[in-house]
Amino acid sequence: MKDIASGDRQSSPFGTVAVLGAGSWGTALARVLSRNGRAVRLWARRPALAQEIAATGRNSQYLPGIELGETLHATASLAEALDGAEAVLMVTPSATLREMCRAAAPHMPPGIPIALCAKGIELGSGLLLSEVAAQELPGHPIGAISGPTFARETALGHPTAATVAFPFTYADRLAPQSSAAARMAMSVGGHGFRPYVSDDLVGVEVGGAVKNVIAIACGMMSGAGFAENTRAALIARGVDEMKALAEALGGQRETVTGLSGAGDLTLTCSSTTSRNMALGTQLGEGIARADCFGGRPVVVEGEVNARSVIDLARQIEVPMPICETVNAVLHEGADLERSFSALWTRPIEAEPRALTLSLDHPAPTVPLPFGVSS
Ligand SMILES: NC(=O)C1=CN([C@@H]2O[C@H](COP(=O)(O)OP(=O)(O)OC[C@H]3O[C@@H](n4cnc5c(N)ncnc54)[C@H](OP(=O)(O)O)[C@@H]3O)[C@@H](O)[C@H]2O)C=CC1
Ligand SMILES: O=C(CO)COP(=O)(O)O
Repeated sequence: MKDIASGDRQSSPFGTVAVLGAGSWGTALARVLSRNGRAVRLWARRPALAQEIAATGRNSQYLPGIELGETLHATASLAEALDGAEAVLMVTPSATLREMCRAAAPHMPPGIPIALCAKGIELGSGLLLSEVAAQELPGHPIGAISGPTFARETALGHPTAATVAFPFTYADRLAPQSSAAARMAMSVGGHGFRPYVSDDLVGVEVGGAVKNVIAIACGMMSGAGFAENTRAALIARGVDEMKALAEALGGQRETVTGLSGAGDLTLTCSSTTSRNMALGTQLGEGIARADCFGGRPVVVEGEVNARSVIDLARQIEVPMPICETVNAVLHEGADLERSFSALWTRPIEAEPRALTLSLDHPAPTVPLPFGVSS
């Protein structure tokens, strides 16, 4: 592949970009685009929200207090949002992607690039989101934008970096500056938002899907009273689980060490700004699921994706013990303390996985000291 940096540096951003989904991340990305001077069509599924954004230039429900810019047009009509669009960002929760693709299909301008901005694996099919989109919207370059990007910080212009990944075609390799990835990066890049370009879509998608499950594990242990050693161990071993799954699906282990893998995992496991970390923390504190977030419905991708990641991992025989533990606690009625004690006292293994070794744990039945405070 020609080096984008050292080859021809000319690449043109997309003029008009449709953003499908006016929740916190869709609105933040729309703000990134508008700040960079792109014409943005932001689609909200509720007409009342589209009207509010159109009338006030703000989205008070999802990003209160943030001006969205003059080049942004909000609408509840998919036909209007997609009319004349040169590229699309799809930003509704992962479980809604298939229905969103079906709804958008009749209005989608032919062949335009589509960047998926949700994080997950489809429940039931075990498909990556790019595979779901490719089934429903054939003939479009499909990619992803993913990285350590809390929506509000991104919208406010805090320095933020993310990976823009599209598989490279033969033509892209000859002229990478004209690739969908390069043009998408040029469209979102600027004013504090720094994109990196990748052609390892699988590696990027796996990182995004798995990091939310690991963040729930971090939250569970943090909520149960454990501290930084435990969190760092879960992050590092979480990266190992991401690498194993990415490689098994044809992605690159190296991608997982980048923004969309280790970068996003570190962010998400560091703060209860993350909804995944926050859910885990509340469960670790002993709060019943129904009472978490004060009983409000909140998008917690790692909850459904614990199930979909583990269904897939079991099917292709990739051991993912942390994700298994989270799935068992969330979906199989397992006891949190017993499950994490069992996780910590599994047979001793090698690091990295390439070195094969398994030793009986010296104290397999000794539980973790839950209840001992720092
Ligand atoms: N928030 C963040 O910091 C980041 C989020 N992401 C990812 O972005 C994705 C979206 O999350 P986020 O924006 O935060 O979630 P939010 O809860 O903030 O917004 C969800 C959006 O999806 C819409 N929606 C929900 N269900 C459907 C449906 N069935 N059909 C169409 N639209 C629907 C909601 O519409 P309505 O308002 O009408 O309910 C709302 O606009 C997730 O995969 C998340 O992991 C990625 C990076 C950062
Ligand atoms: O993906 C995110 C940041 O990169 C947002 O994380 P949460 O969905 O856990 O809030």
